[in-house]
Amino acid sequence: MDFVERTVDLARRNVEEGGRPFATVIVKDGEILAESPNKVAQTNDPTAHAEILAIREACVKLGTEHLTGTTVYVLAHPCPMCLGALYYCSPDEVVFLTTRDAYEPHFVDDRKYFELDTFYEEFGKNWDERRLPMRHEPRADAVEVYRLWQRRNGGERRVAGAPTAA
Ligand SMILES: Nc1nc2[nH]cnc2c(=O)[nH]1
Repeated sequence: MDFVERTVDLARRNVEEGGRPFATVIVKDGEILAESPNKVAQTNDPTAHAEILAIREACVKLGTEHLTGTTVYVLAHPCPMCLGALYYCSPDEVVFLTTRDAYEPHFVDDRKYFELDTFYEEFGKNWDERRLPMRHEPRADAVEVYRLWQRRNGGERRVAGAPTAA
């Protein structure tokens, strides 16, 4: 199977059905493990990006939060949310079929704090300099929850289960 073609077909079909033009196909051992189009328009869920939905399905199927050993095909270079999710699940490779520059002339987004151009810049700023208003309310008992977690894990600080690097 041509996974690139599959990704384009999935995105095209989604647009034909009223959805947005994105799709993700996750491949393991030469077979499709999970796939999804973007379902934001269909569900009003702003996190229902193609990557997020396909990652969720793949992780449920594998029973792990790690996508080591997989290749992820995406129609568009991942947005910052999906890029974050991809780092969390760490597939072997991400193949993107269009750049954000190819995408941008076709979309306008008028969300309050949202500009794709400035997104990456925003994330690098201190929390009190970001467009999204944020307030730090320090609490000792909140930090205590981390200690509880560590005690319950035998003093271990590591998040268990990550495969060791090859
Ligand atoms: N790659 C990608 N970019 C998006 N931008 C908005 N939605 C999406 C999506 O589902 N995938």
